[in-house]
Amino acid sequence: MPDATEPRSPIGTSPEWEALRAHHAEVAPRHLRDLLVEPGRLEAMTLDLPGIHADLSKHRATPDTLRLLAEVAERAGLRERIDAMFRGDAINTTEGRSVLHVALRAPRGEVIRVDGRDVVADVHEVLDRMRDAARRIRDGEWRGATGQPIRAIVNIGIGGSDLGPAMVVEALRTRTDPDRIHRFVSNVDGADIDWALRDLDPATTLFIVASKTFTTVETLTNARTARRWLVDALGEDAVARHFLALSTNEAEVVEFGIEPANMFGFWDWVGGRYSVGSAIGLSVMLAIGPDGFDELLAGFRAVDEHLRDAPFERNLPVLMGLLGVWYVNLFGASSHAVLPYAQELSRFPAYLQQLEMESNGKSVTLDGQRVGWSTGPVVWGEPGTNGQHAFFQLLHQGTVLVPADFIGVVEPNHPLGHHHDLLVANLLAQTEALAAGRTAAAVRAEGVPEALVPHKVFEGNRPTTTLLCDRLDPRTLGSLIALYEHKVLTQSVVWGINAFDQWGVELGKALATRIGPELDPASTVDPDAAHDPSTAALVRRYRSRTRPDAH
Ligand SMILES: O=P(O)(O)OC[C@H]1O[C@H](O)[C@H](O)[C@@H](O)[C@@H]1O
Repeated sequence: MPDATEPRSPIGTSPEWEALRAHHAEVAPRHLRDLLVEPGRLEAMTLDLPGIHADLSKHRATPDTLRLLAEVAERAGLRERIDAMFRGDAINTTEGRSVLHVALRAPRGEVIRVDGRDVVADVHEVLDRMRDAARRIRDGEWRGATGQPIRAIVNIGIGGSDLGPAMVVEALRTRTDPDRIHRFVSNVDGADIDWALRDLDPATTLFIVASKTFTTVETLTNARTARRWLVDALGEDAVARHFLALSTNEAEVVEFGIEPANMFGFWDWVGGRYSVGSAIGLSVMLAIGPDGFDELLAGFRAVDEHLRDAPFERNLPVLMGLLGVWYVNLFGASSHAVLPYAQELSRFPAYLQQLEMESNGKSVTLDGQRVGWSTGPVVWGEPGTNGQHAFFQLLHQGTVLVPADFIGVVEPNHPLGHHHDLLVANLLAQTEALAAGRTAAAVRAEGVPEALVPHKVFEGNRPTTTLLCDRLDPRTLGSLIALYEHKVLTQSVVWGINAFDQWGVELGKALATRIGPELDPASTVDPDAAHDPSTAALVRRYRSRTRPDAH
């Protein structure tokens, strides 16, 4: 059996890649205007998952491309890697960890073992405790220190302990109780927590301190500030009724002053950016209820099963990943836009920025060699139609190729049907315009003065994926997230990199810890001895401030 962790990117070295490269030379000069009308294309390049219709036909690719890309994925060992992930093998080799976010949504009774222990049973034990707490808090059975029910829930976390729950609560806000406030505090910038707490009443506020490690400086700083705010108003004893912790690190949770009974655990085989289905999703469960959370997990699970069972040529997350490789490595694309035509998904691009860029922003292979090819692109986006009045100019007429995902819904979560028709008309119009463009002949035929013709030409041939969801409900959202999670896995395997570590965030953290004390006006450290001239001058400038320090 091949070693599933063995690094073997097929890029540049395999017959499958050579075949793909030769095929690219044929396809790249062709225009989407012509490709789109080829018979059989729509059937071959669209897929249906429960609740999500995916149209890949507006790609600068043909059904043959998908077949050749699937062969590259086979050669890369994607099949073995998927199996290894589901088995609980330590595919995060640089940290020696299993990668088992799929176990977070495995049905009760399924068995996945890590070091001999059935982790699915552990998952369901925590889910049951979360359900019980969520029910008590939502029903008003859980009382604060003064006997009042909880009215505001403030999640304090950052990165994966913030972006996932914040994005999901926003996406499903129409299912939340309008009488309950949900807030997310992440930034160490005091402006974040200061503003978040300004209009809240400590007696009815519950803090959820979310941190996998429980050592993240930003989160602990915010949590301590929140604790002081609460204790100043209600006294030390109030902490037990107003603070919950979500973490893998019980010792640090206890050290902070939260008792184990108020802690919901998860495990080191859940990556931060893959953790919204774990205890980290507690604020989601509080917002949409335990049944809604079950639906979310069911949506994840549907795509997990699709990843495992569908042939690569008909496997949506695999194809999304492979089409990304196609543009990055053969067309030279260095960015990828995600454009949700659903206001509720306004935080989805930010969520995907961590998921994709922290996972695949790597430049060494699994065995530590410098890669000889490009890896993860810059991921960005804003909800439509706002983006159309801002950066779409560049998408249509700029000099860079930006493949884009357009995400729309058929049934909106509001009664304003005429708004929705207009929104969807825009989504369809944009993808059509990006593909077809507008020729000089068409511009001239409209009587445009010759000098303006070049300015009004749209080259077109700009590729897009359309994901048209039946509606934005917990199940569909779970499926959407899982699609991108597995897209990331697919790309990492082809690129031969580890999608599950994040060493690149460490250096800045370490330097901040060093610089912190130097900013004290009484510091005796000579910045010039400690830093480059630019940083030293900035340290001196900040150190000479006159603001009195209040801690
Ligand atoms: O959940 P925590 O341990 O507090 O970590 C929060 C975040 O910070 C780290 O720096 C990592 O880059 C992220 O992957 C992580 O999600």
